[in-house]
Amino acid sequence: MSSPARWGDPADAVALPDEVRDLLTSALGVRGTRPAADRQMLPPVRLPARVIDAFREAGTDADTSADARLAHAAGKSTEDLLRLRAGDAADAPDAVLRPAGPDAVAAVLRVATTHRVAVVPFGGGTSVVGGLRAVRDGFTGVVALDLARLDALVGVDPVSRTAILQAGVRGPRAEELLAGEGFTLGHFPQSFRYATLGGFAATRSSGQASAGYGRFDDMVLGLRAATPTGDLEIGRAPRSAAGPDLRQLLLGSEGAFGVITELTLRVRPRPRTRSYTGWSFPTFETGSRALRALAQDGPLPTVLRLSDETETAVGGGSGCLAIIGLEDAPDAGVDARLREYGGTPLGEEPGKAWLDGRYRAPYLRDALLDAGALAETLETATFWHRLPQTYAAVRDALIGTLTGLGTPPLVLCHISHVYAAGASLYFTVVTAQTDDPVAQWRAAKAAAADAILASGATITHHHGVGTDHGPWYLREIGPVGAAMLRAVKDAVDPAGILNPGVLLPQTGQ
Ligand SMILES: Cc1cc2nc3c(=O)[nH]c(=O)nc-3n(C[C@H](O)[C@H](O)[C@H](O)COP(=O)(O)OP(=O)(O)OC[C@H]3O[C@@H](n4cnc5c(N)ncnc54)[C@H](O)[C@@H]3O)c2cc1C
Repeated sequence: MSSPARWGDPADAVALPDEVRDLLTSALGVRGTRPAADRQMLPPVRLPARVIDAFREAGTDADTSADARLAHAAGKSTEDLLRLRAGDAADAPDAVLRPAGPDAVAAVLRVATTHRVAVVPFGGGTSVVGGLRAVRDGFTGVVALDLARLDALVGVDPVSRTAILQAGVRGPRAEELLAGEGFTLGHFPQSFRYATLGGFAATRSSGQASAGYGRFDDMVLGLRAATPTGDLEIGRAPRSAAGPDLRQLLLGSEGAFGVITELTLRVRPRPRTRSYTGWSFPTFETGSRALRALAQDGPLPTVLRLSDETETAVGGGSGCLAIIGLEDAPDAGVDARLREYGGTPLGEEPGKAWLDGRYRAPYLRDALLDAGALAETLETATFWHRLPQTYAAVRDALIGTLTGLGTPPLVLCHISHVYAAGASLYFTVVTAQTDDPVAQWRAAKAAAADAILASGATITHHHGVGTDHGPWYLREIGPVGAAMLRAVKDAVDPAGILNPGVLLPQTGQ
């Protein structure tokens, strides 16, 4: 990614079509433009030269160039982008370390502990929850520990259908390496092109084909992690009754408990074909029932998602659009089930349009921000019986708060991941920016997060906790849960150098 304040490859940037511009003005009152600053203000490097030398002696480079620091200054939430667009790079690390292998990662953690340097593990840098925004107060400095050089396929076991890959491997490279062996991971989040396997594991990521392949954490059979108190190697069988599953402590730990260096992953034979078709349902409720029937009684497609009325209308359709993804062969059972629940087939065109647009959407956000609009997403999950209440409560909170600020929004939603017992709801919000869009979004997000918890749902299904969800996460797990996590943190990272303030509040915060 070349500009820290934008998504992806500048060559793929998109312009807003005129009709979208007109709609932004007429429906949302968006006026003028909000160009991004040409350059960002970096804080001075605080790390003393002797500490930088100590990192280099530990077997890593330590890059203090402005370009490297800016490229690691933030994740890719709208708040991150807004700060950088305003020229603010205050969260940039003092140095970027790119260790060559797991041993060098462990050595870096020892140096960081000795010199009390905060370490931010950095995969693809696509966090949308402030997962890279570590607290720096009380530390000598902060370094980004970029895992880009840990990018090898260590081995494949075709008998067990597992593969060992290093944590810095990005999505496309993982698929390319596995394709050579006839396998696929089947993990395709929208951030696929840039995010890494370590990041997927550390945030419990979920891809578009989760109905068929499961979430990323379902694929993790074993892992290696470096912690300040030593290395951890877990997972010598697909399942074990040897005590609590320690893999689960690293999955979703967002760099606060250790740096994941290697993953043993379940792989599957590559399908010969993948097809995506559209189906129309009269309402979100009827469509939800169809998805529930497939999730509970099968047959289960690999991709299963349903847009609400507003999201469907914005895409130019009517009713509620469902996208069904199948591998290898059409499944008459899926068609029959969808028809039984009131679905009408729309053919392959909507499926193709969805697939084509999927990786373009983040570029659209940049164009919307340039045009003076605010665009952001949030997600949650709940049990099927509570889904309608959570859906209504989050929409009401977003619409109420933003309208109260004088910027009535457009709120779109889809069901993005399904389970026998429930599903994930993914909301997209577009509105006009106020003079302080960071504060504007924070108010809307806080209201939505309160509504999520009040409706009995979880604060996040797949984006993770980071710093943004911290207060709501603590409410969700309660004081006993927080004390358990704190005890783990104290055991593996007694100096508290690993991603301070992410997942758990910094002590004394
Ligand atoms: C446009 C866009 C679309 C997205 N779409 C999806 C989606 O479809 N599904 C989904 O699940 N998420 C999605 N995300 C969120 C994000 O891409 C995921 O959370 C992803 O898993 C992060 O991977 P990463 O390698 O970029 O991690 P980073 O952003 O670099 O890091 C994320 C967190 O994990 C920690 N971390 C990273 N690597 C390691 C490691 N090796 N060991 C320990 N800790 C580590 C970091 O310190 C940080 O706290 C999207 C984000 C964007 C911007």
